[in-house]
Amino acid sequence: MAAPEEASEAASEDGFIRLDGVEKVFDVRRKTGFMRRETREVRAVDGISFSVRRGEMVGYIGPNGAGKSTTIKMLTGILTPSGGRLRVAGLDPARERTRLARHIGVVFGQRTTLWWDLPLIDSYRLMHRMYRIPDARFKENLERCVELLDLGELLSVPVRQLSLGQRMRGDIAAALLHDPEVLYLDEPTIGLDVVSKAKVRGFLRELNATVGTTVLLTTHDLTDIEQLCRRVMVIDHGRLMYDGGLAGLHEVGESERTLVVDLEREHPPIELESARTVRVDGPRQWLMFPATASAAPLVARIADQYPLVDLSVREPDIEAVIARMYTERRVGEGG
Ligand SMILES: Nc1ncnc2c1ncn2[C@@H]1O[C@H](COP(=O)(O)OP(=O)(O)OP(=O)(O)O)[C@@H](O)[C@H]1O
Repeated sequence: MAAPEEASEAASEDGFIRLDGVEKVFDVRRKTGFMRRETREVRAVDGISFSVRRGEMVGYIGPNGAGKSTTIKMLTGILTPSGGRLRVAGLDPARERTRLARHIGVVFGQRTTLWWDLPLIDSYRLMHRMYRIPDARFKENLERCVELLDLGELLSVPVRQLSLGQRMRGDIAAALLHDPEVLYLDEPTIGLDVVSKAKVRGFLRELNATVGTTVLLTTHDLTDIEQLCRRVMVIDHGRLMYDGGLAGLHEVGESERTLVVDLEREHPPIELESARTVRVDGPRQWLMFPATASAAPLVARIADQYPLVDLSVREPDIEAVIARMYTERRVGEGG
């Protein structure tokens, strides 16, 4: 795929996507009685600042209603921010939406940009004309997507006859035919089976590594994040709660690792200061200890004091870590 051009040159590599105190407030009117209405403000995005370097692949996660889609809609120019400053490839998305369209690709997992009744290839041909993609480049990009997303046999099939996984792969290809430098993915693996998820993830990894496309990925499937993103941003109630590596998330979430030990025989629960035994099943016991601590001293003590036969260490479940972050925040806010 081709090199980035024009406006993107104006964007610094560090702040290819840049948000400074961005806000989005919706006025929601609701009926409170006969002939009575009340207007309520919903702060969907409440002063978010971050920047994404060119070529980064970043996870953007949070619970339902956190403000993820609203952020992405502002980044595409569909929604105008109520406050703050926002730039993508050096452009103001809301004001320069048409120019920006050439630099970004968007995939909304729950919707399709493809023409429902047309064969897949016809949607692509329409995009070829809409985006005025040079013929050679269109051909090259299409061939690449067809090969890597395994679309060959699907090109002649009307979109409505495609399975969800096939349609999603079709949508991802559609978002990339015009060589966007930035790809926003909103739930790209939602509802897909294991094989389709693996195909989509493999493709995104390859795209990011070889073409250097900047990717902002919103998902509820944390395996997407674990397999694709070094950096993750967590948003809740329209505010950024965390921005950093996955490992750091474990620290912030005070997560725990699990040590599973097999003893020679059944034994009362192991008692140690540095870990808590949470389950006993015959000769097998499960102990939790802080994810930031080393397992070695713990293992040494157990081996010393108990008839140890075998052991394994399980990494913390990122899902649990994040769930904990959300709940802690809620509890904090309530108090
Ligand atoms: N057009 C709108 N009018 C009024 N309120 C809206 C509008 N769009 C979003 N909201 C509200 O803004 C908040 C953030 O919504 P948003 O869709 O950005 O969340 P999300 O993080 O994408 O959630 P989900 O994971 O469920 O898709 C919610 O409270 C939502 O009800």
